[in-house]
Amino acid sequence: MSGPPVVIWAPAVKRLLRYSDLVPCLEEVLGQFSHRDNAEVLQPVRTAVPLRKHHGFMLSMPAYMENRGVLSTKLVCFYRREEGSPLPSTQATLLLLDPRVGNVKAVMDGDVITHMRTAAVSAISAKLLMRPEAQVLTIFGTGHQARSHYEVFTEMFAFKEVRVWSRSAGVPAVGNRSWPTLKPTSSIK
Ligand SMILES: NC(=O)C1=CN([C@@H]2O[C@H](COP(=O)(O)OP(=O)(O)OC[C@H]3O[C@@H](n4cnc5c(N)ncnc54)[C@H](OP(=O)(O)O)[C@@H]3O)[C@@H](O)[C@H]2O)C=CC1
Ligand SMILES: O=C(O)C1=NCCCC1
Repeated sequence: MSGPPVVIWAPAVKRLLRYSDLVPCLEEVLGQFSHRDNAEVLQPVRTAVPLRKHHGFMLSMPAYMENRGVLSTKLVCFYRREEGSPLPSTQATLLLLDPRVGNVKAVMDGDVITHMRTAAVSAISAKLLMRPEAQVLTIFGTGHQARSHYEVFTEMFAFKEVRVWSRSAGVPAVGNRSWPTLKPTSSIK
């Protein structure tokens, strides 16, 4: 019944996870969470462990969806890095468990999921709150979140222009991070 967990790492997550699936799914579970029905979504406040020596934190973020039989937790560490540090500022892993037995069914790379989930939630809030006549998307920074926000916002909305501010003059490439070609008139569903 409980063989070893499958490992689903970043390339597979990138291939499988689409904003067109993620956004409606998040809209649904955010609605369920707001109803405070524990059988739909039970998500306690995350626990933070300070990693003082390393200027970081580890967050533990469990969630249980009883009706759907989904039990998972994300572990994410994030750090204040020195300027120019080659180390990542954030690293995440997700565990998917079988709630009936308690065994770990899958270990998933959480970096891509974190990049996409965070941006998707911003886009959902923009869908509800953004002024309908907004034409310019402005992004501060060129890190992972900047990129994922660019991707989902240009997929979901029709901006006439995208402006990106970075400490580095060399946008669209910063350090070893590559950016898509910015398409100011990217259009959208
Ligand atoms: N709430 C949530 O769910 C999540 C929150 N986060 C948070 O989002 C933030 C970005 O994460 P992520 O994109 O993964 O990190 P990255 O390390 O990939 O990127 C760091 C970003 O911060 C900007 N930056 C760094 N130093 C400065 C500075 N001194 N002044 C202005 N901008 C600066 C960089 O801009 P530049 O292009 O100029 O270098 C870059 O855009 C972090 O604070 C992280 O903790 C991340 C994931 C999930
Ligand atoms: O995944 C999250 O949620 C994070 N929150 C704060 C900073 C790092 C990731």
